[in-house]
Amino acid sequence: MSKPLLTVENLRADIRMPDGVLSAVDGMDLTVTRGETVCLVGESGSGKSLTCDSITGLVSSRKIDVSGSVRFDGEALLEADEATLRTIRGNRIAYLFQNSHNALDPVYSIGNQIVEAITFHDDDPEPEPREQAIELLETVGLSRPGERVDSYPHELSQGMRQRVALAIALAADPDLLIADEPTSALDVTIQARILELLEQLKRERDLTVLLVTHDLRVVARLADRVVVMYAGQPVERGPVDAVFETPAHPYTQALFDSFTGTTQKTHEQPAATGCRFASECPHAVDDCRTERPAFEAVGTDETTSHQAACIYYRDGRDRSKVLERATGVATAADSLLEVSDGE
Ligand SMILES: Nc1ncnc2c1ncn2[C@@H]1O[C@H](COP(=O)(O)OP(=O)(O)OP(=O)(O)O)[C@@H](O)[C@H]1O
Ligand code: NI
Repeated sequence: MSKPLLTVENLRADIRMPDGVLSAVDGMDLTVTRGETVCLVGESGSGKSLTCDSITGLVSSRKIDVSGSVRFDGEALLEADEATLRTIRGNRIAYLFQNSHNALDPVYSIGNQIVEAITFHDDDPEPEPREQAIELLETVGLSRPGERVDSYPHELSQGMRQRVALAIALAADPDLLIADEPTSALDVTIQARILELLEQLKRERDLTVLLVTHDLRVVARLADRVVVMYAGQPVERGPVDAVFETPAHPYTQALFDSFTGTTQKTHEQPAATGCRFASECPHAVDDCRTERPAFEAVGTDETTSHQAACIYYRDGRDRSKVLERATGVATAADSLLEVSDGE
């Protein structure tokens, strides 16, 4: 296995609230190896965006304390100064947000904005930056790129603007693309096209991606590996096939269920100690409320990297009930994912 490009260990984002501290990210661990796509999934508010923003120093609020360890290609990012971080964000880690299409500057042509991103990254670009801009517009699937390069954002549709935002992200030829819900603000047909584009870029450019989404269809299509988050904590991780075949953690099972429409989500206050999912978990026992579960291997084969942070996967525990449910939700999700494949 090659060395990870990004290693996040015990990342925390503590938000100082009027009534105490909210651990919005609480011990995140994550690795991304070159060429792979890692998907961060979890419901709204689980800390996905805050995890990404903490990695690249984008958390600007003074109320939020970020700690832990983030290493990007050997560099310790949490200790880096703002100038270093800005250079890394401009050159090596690119961002695509849900609202990137609205973040384009209305007073500059899209070509100018791509050229600016190219020259920020490379002060002697070859070929000539305007030419590169046109190529990038072609890469992201904009028709008539030679004409469109002189368009202004307001002359383009929302979907086209999101493609332009992706072109700007790619202009620096980044080592890592962080895509935070890149399609959720777009209508369904445009979503599908942008996803297709990301799939294609992954194949053709060997792009390394950290992708945030709450849509399991997106995960199934794009992920190599998955990390499931609940209330700021990672609860399950593993290769996408393993996680979709055996959604092992009771929270992952609930997530699959809500995706297939089987259950209504209730919202309890997550427990302060122990497993945060305990109050909603159908399998919770006393131990779950007192100690925070460590990651355990899901399969019997210790070499697989599919793990769940749930005491049922400890040696000697009977995991059969939890696994039984895994089979059920996996089958339900499977049929849904297959149906959507045909769109
Ligand atoms: N600047 C902030 N001030 C106060 N609370 C914040 C701030 N940013 C995030 N939070 C809180 O931190 C938690 C995690 O937020 P985050 O945006 O990371 O969730 P998310 O998983 O990305 O959700 P979504 O799917 O809705 O984007 C939430 O409870 C949110 O309310
Ligand atoms: Ni988010």
